[in-house]
Amino acid sequence: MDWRRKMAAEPVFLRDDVVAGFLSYDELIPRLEEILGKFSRSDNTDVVQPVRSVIPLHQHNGFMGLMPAYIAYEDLLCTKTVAFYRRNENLHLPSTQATVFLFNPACGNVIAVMDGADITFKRTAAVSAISAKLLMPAQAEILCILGCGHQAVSHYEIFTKIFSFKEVRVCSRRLETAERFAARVQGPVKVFSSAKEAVHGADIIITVTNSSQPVLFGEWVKPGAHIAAVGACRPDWRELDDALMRDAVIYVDSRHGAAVEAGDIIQTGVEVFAELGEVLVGTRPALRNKTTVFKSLGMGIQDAVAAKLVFDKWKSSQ
Ligand SMILES: NC(=O)C1=CN([C@@H]2O[C@H](COP(=O)(O)OP(=O)(O)OC[C@H]3O[C@@H](n4cnc5c(N)ncnc54)[C@H](O)[C@@H]3O)[C@@H](O)[C@H]2O)C=CC1
Ligand SMILES: O=C([O-])C1=[NH+]CCC1
Repeated sequence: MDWRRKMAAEPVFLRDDVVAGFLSYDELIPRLEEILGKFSRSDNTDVVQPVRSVIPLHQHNGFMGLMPAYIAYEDLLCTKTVAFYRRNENLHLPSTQATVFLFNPACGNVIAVMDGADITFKRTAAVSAISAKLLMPAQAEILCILGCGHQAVSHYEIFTKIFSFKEVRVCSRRLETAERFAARVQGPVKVFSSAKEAVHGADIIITVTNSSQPVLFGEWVKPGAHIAAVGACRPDWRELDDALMRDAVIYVDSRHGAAVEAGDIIQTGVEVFAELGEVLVGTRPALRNKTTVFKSLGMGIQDAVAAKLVFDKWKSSQ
Protein backbone atom coordinates (compact mmCIF):
# COMPACT_ATOMS: atom_id res chain seq x y z
CA MET A 1 0.00 0.00 0.00
CA ASP A 2 1.12 3.56 -0.73
CA TRP A 3 2.55 4.77 2.64
CA ARG A 4 0.75 8.11 2.20
CA ARG A 5 -2.60 6.29 2.33
CA LYS A 6 -1.82 4.18 5.35
CA MET A 7 -4.48 4.87 7.98
CA ALA A 8 -4.40 4.47 11.73
CA ALA A 9 -7.11 2.26 13.26
CA GLU A 10 -10.54 3.87 13.04
CA PRO A 11 -11.54 5.88 16.11
CA VAL A 12 -14.34 4.56 18.27
CA PHE A 13 -17.42 6.77 18.62
CA LEU A 14 -19.06 6.86 22.05
CA ARG A 15 -22.63 8.17 22.17
CA ASP A 16 -23.97 10.32 24.98
CA ASP A 17 -25.74 7.47 26.78
CA VAL A 18 -22.60 5.33 26.68
CA VAL A 19 -20.46 8.18 28.01
CA ALA A 20 -23.00 8.90 30.76
CA GLY A 21 -23.06 5.24 31.79
CA PHE A 22 -19.28 5.18 32.24
CA LEU A 23 -18.85 8.49 34.09
CA SER A 24 -19.43 8.56 37.84
CA TYR A 25 -18.95 11.47 40.21
CA ASP A 26 -17.20 9.21 42.70
CA GLU A 27 -14.36 8.56 40.27
CA LEU A 28 -14.40 12.01 38.71
CA ILE A 29 -13.94 14.11 41.86
CA PRO A 30 -10.54 12.71 42.97
CA ARG A 31 -9.23 12.87 39.38
CA LEU A 32 -10.30 16.51 39.09
CA GLU A 33 -8.77 17.41 42.44
CA GLU A 34 -5.51 15.82 41.37
CA ILE A 35 -5.33 17.56 37.99
CA LEU A 36 -6.36 20.99 39.31
CA GLY A 37 -3.62 20.71 41.93
CA LYS A 38 -0.98 19.72 39.38
CA PHE A 39 -2.05 22.51 36.99
CA SER A 40 -1.65 25.14 39.71
CA ARG A 41 1.76 24.08 41.01
CA SER A 42 4.34 26.80 40.45
CA ASP A 43 6.76 24.21 39.01
CA ASN A 44 4.16 22.68 36.66
CA THR A 45 5.47 21.69 33.24
CA ASP A 46 3.49 18.49 32.94
CA VAL A 47 -0.02 19.84 32.44
CA VAL A 48 -0.32 21.94 29.31
CA GLN A 49 -3.49 23.84 28.60
CA PRO A 50 -3.71 27.03 26.55
CA VAL A 51 -6.61 29.40 27.19
CA ARG A 52 -9.63 28.27 25.15
CA SER A 53 -9.79 29.84 21.70
CA VAL A 54 -13.27 31.06 20.89
CA ILE A 55 -15.06 31.99 17.69
CA PRO A 56 -18.09 34.19 18.42
CA LEU A 57 -21.07 33.37 16.16
CA HIS A 58 -23.00 36.63 16.53
CA GLN A 59 -25.36 35.80 13.71
CA HIS A 60 -26.57 32.77 15.71
CA ASN A 61 -26.20 34.25 19.20
CA GLY A 62 -23.61 31.63 20.07
CA PHE A 63 -19.93 30.80 20.20
CA MET A 64 -17.64 27.84 19.64
CA GLY A 65 -14.60 27.12 21.76
CA LEU A 66 -11.67 24.80 21.20
CA MET A 67 -10.16 23.33 24.38
CA PRO A 68 -6.96 21.31 23.85
CA ALA A 69 -5.01 19.81 26.75
CA TYR A 70 -1.97 17.58 27.16
CA ILE A 71 -1.19 15.82 30.42
CA ALA A 72 2.40 14.65 30.00
CA TYR A 73 2.70 12.36 33.03
CA GLU A 74 -0.26 10.34 31.71
CA ASP A 75 0.58 10.91 28.04
CA LEU A 76 -3.04 12.03 27.61
CA LEU A 77 -3.87 14.26 24.64
CA CYS A 78 -7.40 15.56 24.27
CA THR A 79 -9.42 18.34 22.68
CA LYS A 80 -13.02 19.38 23.21
CA THR A 81 -15.03 21.53 20.88
CA VAL A 82 -17.85 23.21 22.72
CA ALA A 83 -20.53 25.42 21.30
CA PHE A 84 -23.03 27.40 23.32
CA TYR A 85 -26.24 28.73 21.77
CA ARG A 86 -28.70 30.66 23.93
CA ARG A 87 -31.43 30.19 21.35
CA ASN A 88 -31.30 26.40 21.76
CA GLU A 89 -33.21 26.80 25.03
CA ASN A 90 -36.31 27.83 23.04
CA LEU A 91 -35.78 25.02 20.53
CA HIS A 92 -35.68 22.47 23.40
CA LEU A 93 -32.12 21.56 22.42
CA PRO A 94 -29.23 21.59 24.90
CA SER A 95 -27.53 25.01 24.78
CA THR A 96 -24.16 23.25 25.09
CA GLN A 97 -23.09 21.09 22.16
CA ALA A 98 -19.77 19.41 22.85
CA THR A 99 -17.56 16.75 21.30
CA VAL A 100 -14.43 15.32 22.90
CA PHE A 101 -11.55 13.90 20.87
CA LEU A 102 -8.93 11.62 22.45
CA PHE A 103 -5.69 11.23 20.49
CA ASN A 104 -2.80 8.86 20.31
CA PRO A 105 -0.11 11.31 21.48
CA ALA A 106 2.65 9.34 19.75
CA CYS A 107 1.23 9.79 16.25
CA GLY A 108 -1.57 12.34 16.54
CA ASN A 109 -4.33 10.08 15.24
CA VAL A 110 -7.75 10.20 16.89
CA ILE A 111 -8.53 7.11 18.97
CA ALA A 112 -11.95 8.11 20.31
CA VAL A 113 -14.67 10.63 19.57
CA MET A 114 -17.18 11.10 22.37
CA ASP A 115 -20.32 13.09 22.79
CA GLY A 116 -19.19 15.76 25.26
CA ALA A 117 -22.49 16.80 26.83
CA ASP A 118 -22.41 14.57 29.90
CA ILE A 119 -18.69 15.16 30.41
CA THR A 120 -19.34 18.93 30.37
CA PHE A 121 -22.31 18.74 32.74
CA LYS A 122 -20.68 16.41 35.26
CA ARG A 123 -17.13 17.77 35.37
CA THR A 124 -18.41 21.35 35.74
CA ALA A 125 -20.73 20.39 38.61
CA ALA A 126 -17.97 18.30 40.20
CA VAL A 127 -15.54 21.26 40.15
CA SER A 128 -18.20 23.51 41.74
CA ALA A 129 -18.66 20.84 44.42
CA ILE A 130 -14.89 20.83 45.04
CA SER A 131 -15.04 24.63 45.48
CA ALA A 132 -17.87 24.18 47.97
CA LYS A 133 -16.00 21.49 49.91
CA LEU A 134 -13.13 23.95 50.33
CA LEU A 135 -14.92 27.27 50.69
CA MET A 136 -18.51 27.05 51.88
CA PRO A 137 -19.29 27.86 55.52
CA ALA A 138 -18.84 24.92 57.89
CA GLN A 139 -22.54 24.88 58.81
CA ALA A 140 -24.07 25.29 55.36
CA GLU A 141 -27.82 24.63 55.56
CA ILE A 142 -29.36 26.39 52.58
CA LEU A 143 -28.36 25.85 48.95
CA CYS A 144 -29.78 28.10 46.26
CA ILE A 145 -29.45 27.49 42.51
CA LEU A 146 -30.12 30.39 40.11
CA GLY A 147 -30.85 29.12 36.58
CA CYS A 148 -32.67 25.86 35.91
CA GLY A 149 -31.10 24.44 32.75
CA HIS A 150 -28.75 21.52 32.11
CA GLN A 151 -25.98 22.63 34.43
CA ALA A 152 -28.51 23.21 37.20
CA VAL A 153 -29.53 19.54 36.99
CA SER A 154 -25.97 18.18 37.28
CA HIS A 155 -25.20 20.67 40.07
CA TYR A 156 -28.34 19.61 41.97
CA GLU A 157 -27.37 15.94 41.54
CA ILE A 158 -23.89 16.24 42.95
CA PHE A 159 -24.55 18.84 45.65
CA THR A 160 -27.41 16.81 47.12
CA LYS A 161 -25.35 13.61 46.79
CA ILE A 162 -22.26 14.75 48.68
CA PHE A 163 -23.63 17.39 51.09
CA SER A 164 -26.76 17.47 53.21
CA PHE A 165 -28.73 20.70 53.17
CA LYS A 166 -31.86 21.53 55.15
CA GLU A 167 -33.27 23.35 52.16
CA VAL A 168 -32.57 23.50 48.44
CA ARG A 169 -34.05 26.45 46.52
CA VAL A 170 -34.20 27.20 42.81
CA CYS A 171 -35.16 30.21 40.74
CA SER A 172 -35.00 30.73 37.00
CA ARG A 173 -35.86 33.54 34.64
CA ARG A 174 -39.24 31.92 33.99
CA LEU A 175 -41.25 30.31 36.77
CA GLU A 176 -42.34 27.39 34.56
CA THR A 177 -38.68 26.46 33.89
CA ALA A 178 -38.04 26.26 37.64
CA GLU A 179 -41.22 24.21 38.12
CA ARG A 180 -40.18 21.82 35.35
CA PHE A 181 -36.78 21.47 37.01
CA ALA A 182 -38.40 20.67 40.37
CA ALA A 183 -40.56 17.99 38.75
CA ARG A 184 -37.53 16.46 37.02
CA VAL A 185 -35.00 16.16 39.83
CA GLN A 186 -35.22 13.43 42.41
CA GLY A 187 -35.43 15.10 45.77
CA PRO A 188 -36.91 18.06 47.59
CA VAL A 189 -36.59 21.53 46.15
CA LYS A 190 -38.41 24.84 46.79
CA VAL A 191 -39.27 26.93 43.73
CA PHE A 192 -39.02 30.73 44.00
CA SER A 193 -40.21 33.34 41.54
CA SER A 194 -37.86 36.04 42.91
CA ALA A 195 -34.08 35.60 42.89
CA LYS A 196 -33.76 38.05 45.78
CA GLU A 197 -36.07 35.96 47.96
CA ALA A 198 -34.46 32.70 46.82
CA VAL A 199 -30.96 33.74 47.89
CA HIS A 200 -32.02 35.33 51.18
CA GLY A 201 -30.07 33.58 53.97
CA ALA A 202 -28.50 31.02 51.58
CA ASP A 203 -25.10 29.64 52.62
CA ILE A 204 -24.19 28.55 49.15
CA ILE A 205 -25.43 29.99 45.87
CA ILE A 206 -24.78 28.48 42.45
CA THR A 207 -25.31 30.71 39.42
CA VAL A 208 -25.81 28.59 36.29
CA THR A 209 -27.59 30.99 33.98
CA ASN A 210 -27.03 31.98 30.37
CA SER A 211 -27.47 35.63 31.33
CA SER A 212 -25.10 38.36 30.18
CA GLN A 213 -26.34 40.75 32.91
CA PRO A 214 -25.93 40.33 36.68
CA VAL A 215 -28.48 37.99 38.26
CA LEU A 216 -26.99 38.05 41.77
CA PHE A 217 -26.40 41.24 43.78
CA GLY A 218 -24.06 41.71 46.72
CA GLU A 219 -26.71 43.35 48.88
CA TRP A 220 -28.80 40.13 48.77
CA VAL A 221 -25.99 37.80 49.81
CA LYS A 222 -25.49 36.60 53.39
CA PRO A 223 -21.98 37.52 54.61
CA GLY A 224 -19.75 34.44 54.60
CA ALA A 225 -21.72 32.68 51.86
CA HIS A 226 -19.95 30.82 49.04
CA ILE A 227 -20.92 31.48 45.44
CA ALA A 228 -20.05 29.09 42.60
CA ALA A 229 -20.45 31.29 39.52
CA VAL A 230 -20.60 29.00 36.50
CA GLY A 231 -22.20 31.04 33.71
CA ALA A 232 -20.85 34.34 32.26
CA CYS A 233 -17.93 32.79 30.46
CA ARG A 234 -17.42 35.60 27.97
CA PRO A 235 -15.60 38.88 28.68
CA ASP A 236 -18.81 40.86 28.03
CA TRP A 237 -21.11 38.61 30.09
CA ARG A 238 -21.90 39.06 33.78
CA GLU A 239 -23.75 37.08 36.45
CA LEU A 240 -22.56 38.88 39.59
CA ASP A 241 -22.74 42.61 40.27
CA ASP A 242 -19.82 44.90 41.07
CA ALA A 243 -20.60 45.05 44.80
CA LEU A 244 -20.48 41.29 45.20
CA MET A 245 -17.28 40.98 43.18
CA ARG A 246 -15.61 43.72 45.25
CA ASP A 247 -16.73 42.37 48.64
CA ALA A 248 -15.85 38.72 48.03
CA VAL A 249 -12.58 36.82 47.96
CA ILE A 250 -12.22 35.59 44.38
CA TYR A 251 -11.10 32.08 43.45
CA VAL A 252 -10.85 30.82 39.85
CA ASP A 253 -10.07 27.62 37.99
CA SER A 254 -7.36 29.29 35.87
CA ARG A 255 -5.93 32.78 36.34
CA HIS A 256 -5.04 32.98 32.64
CA GLY A 257 -8.52 31.93 31.57
CA ALA A 258 -10.12 34.39 34.00
CA ALA A 259 -8.06 37.29 32.67
CA VAL A 260 -9.29 36.63 29.14
CA GLU A 261 -12.84 35.31 29.56
CA ALA A 262 -14.42 36.17 32.90
CA GLY A 263 -16.60 39.27 32.43
CA ASP A 264 -17.28 39.44 36.18
CA ILE A 265 -13.55 39.74 36.87
CA ILE A 266 -12.45 41.75 33.83
CA GLN A 267 -15.19 44.36 34.10
CA THR A 268 -14.75 44.97 37.82
CA GLY A 269 -10.96 44.79 37.74
CA VAL A 270 -10.91 42.78 40.98
CA GLU A 271 -7.90 40.74 41.95
CA VAL A 272 -7.95 36.97 41.87
CA PHE A 273 -6.96 35.60 45.29
CA ALA A 274 -6.22 32.02 44.23
CA GLU A 275 -6.77 29.20 41.82
CA LEU A 276 -8.73 26.29 43.24
CA GLY A 277 -5.69 24.09 42.54
CA GLU A 278 -3.52 26.32 44.74
CA VAL A 279 -5.91 25.70 47.63
CA LEU A 280 -5.89 21.98 46.89
CA VAL A 281 -2.09 21.80 47.09
CA GLY A 282 -1.94 24.13 50.10
CA THR A 283 -0.10 27.10 48.57
CA ARG A 284 -3.09 29.45 49.11
CA PRO A 285 -5.62 29.34 51.96
CA ALA A 286 -9.34 28.57 51.84
CA LEU A 287 -10.96 31.60 53.50
CA ARG A 288 -14.14 29.83 54.56
CA ASN A 289 -15.21 32.58 56.98
CA LYS A 290 -15.29 35.25 54.25
CA THR A 291 -17.76 35.66 51.42
CA THR A 292 -16.13 33.72 48.61
CA VAL A 293 -16.75 33.50 44.87
CA PHE A 294 -15.45 30.64 42.77
CA LYS A 295 -15.52 31.93 39.18
CA SER A 296 -15.65 28.81 37.02
CA LEU A 297 -14.92 28.91 33.30
CA GLY A 298 -14.19 25.27 32.50
CA MET A 299 -10.85 23.75 31.47
CA GLY A 300 -9.65 21.33 28.82
CA ILE A 301 -7.77 19.31 31.47
CA GLN A 302 -11.09 18.64 33.24
CA ASP A 303 -12.51 17.21 30.02
CA ALA A 304 -9.33 15.21 29.42
CA VAL A 305 -9.41 13.36 32.76
CA ALA A 306 -13.15 12.73 32.40
CA ALA A 307 -12.70 11.40 28.86
CA LYS A 308 -9.90 9.09 29.99
CA LEU A 309 -12.12 7.63 32.72
CA VAL A 310 -14.81 6.97 30.11
CA PHE A 311 -12.42 5.52 27.53
CA ASP A 312 -10.70 3.18 30.01
CA LYS A 313 -14.08 1.89 31.22
CA TRP A 314 -15.28 1.40 27.67
CA LYS A 315 -12.08 -0.47 26.77
CA SER A 316 -12.33 -2.83 29.69
CA SER A 317 -15.99 -3.50 28.78
CA GLN A 318 -14.95 -4.79 25.33
N1 LIG B 1 -17.95 27.06 33.86
C1 LIG B 1 -18.04 26.01 33.08
O1 LIG B 1 -17.22 25.10 33.12
C2 LIG B 1 -19.20 25.91 32.16
C3 LIG B 1 -20.08 26.95 32.05
N2 LIG B 1 -21.17 26.85 31.24
C4 LIG B 1 -22.08 28.00 31.26
O2 LIG B 1 -23.11 27.71 32.21
C5 LIG B 1 -24.29 28.42 31.88
C6 LIG B 1 -25.49 27.48 31.94
O3 LIG B 1 -25.34 26.42 31.00
P1 LIG B 1 -26.57 25.41 30.72
O4 LIG B 1 -27.20 25.02 31.98
O5 LIG B 1 -26.05 24.37 29.82
O6 LIG B 1 -27.55 26.38 29.92
P2 LIG B 1 -29.12 26.24 29.76
O7 LIG B 1 -29.50 27.06 28.57
O8 LIG B 1 -29.51 24.80 29.78
O9 LIG B 1 -29.70 26.93 31.07
C7 LIG B 1 -29.58 28.29 31.35
C8 LIG B 1 -30.66 28.66 32.35
O10 LIG B 1 -30.45 29.99 32.82
C9 LIG B 1 -31.74 30.58 32.99
N3 LIG B 1 -31.64 32.03 33.08
C10 LIG B 1 -31.33 32.92 32.12
N4 LIG B 1 -31.34 34.18 32.61
C11 LIG B 1 -31.65 34.07 33.92
C12 LIG B 1 -31.81 35.00 34.97
N5 LIG B 1 -31.66 36.29 34.77
N6 LIG B 1 -32.13 34.51 36.20
C13 LIG B 1 -32.27 33.21 36.43
N7 LIG B 1 -32.14 32.27 35.46
C14 LIG B 1 -31.83 32.70 34.23
C15 LIG B 1 -32.48 30.08 31.76
O11 LIG B 1 -33.87 30.26 31.85
C16 LIG B 1 -32.07 28.61 31.76
O12 LIG B 1 -32.88 27.86 32.63
C17 LIG B 1 -24.02 29.03 30.50
O13 LIG B 1 -23.68 30.37 30.63
C18 LIG B 1 -22.83 28.24 29.97
O14 LIG B 1 -22.05 28.98 29.06
C19 LIG B 1 -21.44 25.72 30.53
C20 LIG B 1 -20.56 24.68 30.56
C21 LIG B 1 -19.37 24.68 31.37
O1 LIG C 1 -15.83 24.58 29.79
C1 LIG C 1 -16.77 24.49 29.00
O2 LIG C 1 -17.06 23.45 28.40
C2 LIG C 1 -17.58 25.68 28.78
N1 LIG C 1 -17.40 26.77 29.46
C3 LIG C 1 -18.30 27.79 29.06
C4 LIG C 1 -19.13 27.21 28.00
C5 LIG C 1 -18.66 25.81 27.84
